Formats: sequence, C-alpha cells, structure tokens
Amino acid sequence: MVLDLQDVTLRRGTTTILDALSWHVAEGERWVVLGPNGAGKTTLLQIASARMHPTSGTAAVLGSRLGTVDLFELRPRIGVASAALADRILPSERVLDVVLTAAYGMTGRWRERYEALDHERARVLLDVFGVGGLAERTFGTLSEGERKRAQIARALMTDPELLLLDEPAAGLDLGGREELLGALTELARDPRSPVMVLVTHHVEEIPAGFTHALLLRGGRVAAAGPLAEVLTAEQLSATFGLDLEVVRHGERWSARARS
Ligand SMILES: Nc1ncnc2c1ncn2[C@@H]1O[C@H](COP(=O)(O)OP(=O)(O)OP(=O)(O)O)[C@@H](O)[C@H]1O
Repeated sequence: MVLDLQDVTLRRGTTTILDALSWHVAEGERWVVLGPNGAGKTTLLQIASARMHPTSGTAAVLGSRLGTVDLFELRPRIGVASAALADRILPSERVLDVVLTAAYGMTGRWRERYEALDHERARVLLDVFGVGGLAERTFGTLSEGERKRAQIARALMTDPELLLLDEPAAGLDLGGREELLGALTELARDPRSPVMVLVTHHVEEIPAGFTHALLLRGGRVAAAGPLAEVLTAEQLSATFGLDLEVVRHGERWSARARS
C-alpha cells in the first residue's frame, strides 16, 4: 500500500480540518482529489507528503507509519509540486537549479555538489515537460505555465515512488492547461511512473489515464473509488453543494450547473 490512512483526524485549535478520514492508495493507481474550497485537500496532501501528522488515527506513507519513521529518508521518495513550494523558490534561481536542488530536498542552490548524472537527469526532465530550452533562464522570468512544468520536473528529480501535485493547472490558459494535461497523461499511462495524486477543483483538469477519485467535503470522504463510479452527477452535486450535470468525453470530464 502506497498510502494507508485510517481514521485520520487533524485539528488546529478548535477547527477539525480532516475528520476520521480513511483512504487507501495502491501501487499503479492515479488518483484525483476533488472538493470545494476549504474541504481539506491541501491538508491531506501535507499528510501524504509526510509534512504533517494526524492528530489522531494512523497514516502510513510508502509502508512507513508517520511518527515511527525517519522523515529525511522518507521525503526524497515523495515528489511534490505545490504553490507553497513554488513560493519558496527564489525568482533569481536558475531553472536547471530549481530541478537539481530537489536531489537534496532543498530550494535554492548553496554549496552542494552535483554529479554529471544529476545534471543530465534534470535536463532530460525539463525536456520531457517541454521547457528544456529554458534551463538557463531564471525561475522569475518564466510564465505561469512554464513554472508549473519546471516544478513537476523538479518533483520527479529524485525518481519518487509517489508524486503529489496540488492544483498543477491552476492559473494556466486553455492551451497551457491542455499541454500540461497531455504531459500528465503520458506520465499517468507509463507503468514506470510513480503513483500519482493530483488535487484540483475542476473535473476538466483530470488528465486522461487517471484511474481513481476521492471526493472531499468538510474534511470527510464524500466518495472514493474508480473514476467512473465516483464522478457521477449525484456524488459531485453532493460534494460541491449544487445541482451539477456531469459529462464524460472518453477519458476526459466536464461539469456544469444544471439549468
Ligand atoms: N493552521 C490552521 N489553523 C486553522 N485552520 C486551518 C489551518 N490550516 C488550514 N485550516 C483550515 O482548514 C480548512 C482546509 O484547508 P485546506 O487548505 O486543506 O483546504 P483545501 O481543500 O485545500 O482548500 P482550497 O481548495 O481553498 O485550496 C480550511 O477551512 C482552512 O481555513
């Protein structure tokens, strides 16, 4: 089991952010996590990335129960791309270094020494995401879409077993979104890829090749399972609190309010 969460509750002060949540993610699966603002999606990813511990319940990540494992050994096995992480990257950082420094779990180049192989891998990953030509530019000069791609390349640098993407398509224009989804589809369909968990607000942003969905509402699981079983009008309507029409187009999805 890649993620094994059992009755996970997370409280901050008097707020219950996650409420007795159980969720199991197995090898080979690609999950999307959907839910309205404040549902607890980002917090759930913090637990999945071993950045936060549950207040109660148990969370095991890549076979290790949080609280009993050396986090510095566990974290390189998990690739993360999120707005919070992007905020920590200096605009003056060279794009190649943005990817390279992931090998040390750092943002910002200091005095670490990298092998030629690391450089090679960082360049290949930037190429795979279509931003190989920008390796020598500084992060601050990239467009939003280019930054997202560089971040995913960074998240893959350590060859992780688990890849967590928090709203990778947020802020992208239509072309940028579709290109990114194309790259994520290739990744999702490749059996050598890590287990993937992608958080989004929009069913339109689910890449083809994804297999499972978790719907969150108010810190609780509203539904979880194979995509086609979970992404029903009834379940999405209940999760988002409005009457939705959901349409499947092959392996892509769309949703809108019923008129
Ligand atoms: N440290 C904290 N103390 C109190 N409340 C918090 C704390 N961190 C998060 N919250 C609250 O927990 C809830 C869940 O937050 P989280 O960021 O996980 O939601 P989300 O589903 O990712 O939301 P969004 O879609 O808006 O990004 C929110 O209501 C948030 O205000």
